[in-house]
Amino acid sequence: MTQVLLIGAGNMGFAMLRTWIGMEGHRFAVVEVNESLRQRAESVGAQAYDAVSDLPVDLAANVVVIATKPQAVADAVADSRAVLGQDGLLMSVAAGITIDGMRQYAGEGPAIVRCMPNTPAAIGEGMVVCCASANARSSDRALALSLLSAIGRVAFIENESLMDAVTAMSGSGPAYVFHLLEAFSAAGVAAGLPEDLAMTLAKQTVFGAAKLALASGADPAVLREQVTSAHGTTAAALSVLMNPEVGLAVLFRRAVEAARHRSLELGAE
Ligand SMILES: NC(=O)C1=CN([C@@H]2O[C@H](COP(=O)(O)OP(=O)(O)OC[C@H]3O[C@@H](n4cnc5c(N)ncnc54)[C@H](O)[C@@H]3O)[C@@H](O)[C@H]2O)C=CC1
Ligand SMILES: O=C(O)[C@@H]1CCC=N1
Repeated sequence: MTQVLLIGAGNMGFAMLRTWIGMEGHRFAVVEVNESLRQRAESVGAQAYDAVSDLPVDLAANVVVIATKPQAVADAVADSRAVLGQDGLLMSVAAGITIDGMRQYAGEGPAIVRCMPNTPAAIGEGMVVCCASANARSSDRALALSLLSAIGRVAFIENESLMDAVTAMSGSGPAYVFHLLEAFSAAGVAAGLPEDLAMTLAKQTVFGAAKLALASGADPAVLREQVTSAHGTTAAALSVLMNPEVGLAVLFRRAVEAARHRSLELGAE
């Protein structure tokens, strides 16, 4: 039985927990300072506590997953030492917080896996990118992989400095897509459609197009051309969206760079 302790069961922690909770061979305890969020964690079957010091004295964690805000990670890592053995695995999903940054508080023993998941983890459709500390054994990586593959697609990278760009893409990315849905459906409403129909068209179009892109493996540029008739409606829209000065490519580049920069700042705060 693998004992997992999740510290912080807010938006991201709970998104993972609700998918993990059904995993065979694992037991989940949660430390969460907010009472209503503790109750929410308990409602899906976890044991939830107010602080690490309140955990049962015999609880020994094989894995501690930190999902607090970046500013609270140092304290949470320090607290985790009371329940995580020297050969335990420490995982964190916090934006910006480096493996070296956590090592100061974790001590030399535990392997550390820094991860960047996203909230579609709640339905097993997340994207998680991980980077493991130098002392991580293949068994530590395998343990992290078994937990993370339950919440979505997993990639390990060796160059930790890429985690800021990863955060700016897949970590924050669901928010970009949700905003796309807001803007796309609002445009449909402005064009005369009822709100619920406009939102259904926006969601199903984004879902179907993403699924087609994943399933076909074709370059999205080719799929785009397959929609675009010469002098047709799509070409008219793309002349706006692909404007080289103010189009989507320019906006995405600025947005992703702003997020990457913020991730770097969080690591330095
Ligand atoms: N929300 C998202 O989509 C993603 C968030 N992350 C990372 O996940 C972390 C959490 O983000 P959110 O879930 O959005 O924030 P959140 O505020 O919803 O969750 C953090 C939770 O930690 C709890 N907490 C704070 N200090 C604690 C402590 N000492 N012990 C126990 N619980 C404590 C808070 O009560 C809160 O419920 C952040 O570090 C963020 O960078 C990573 C990927 C995606
Ligand atoms: O906004 C944030 O800082 C966190 C990290 C990635 C998604 N949410």
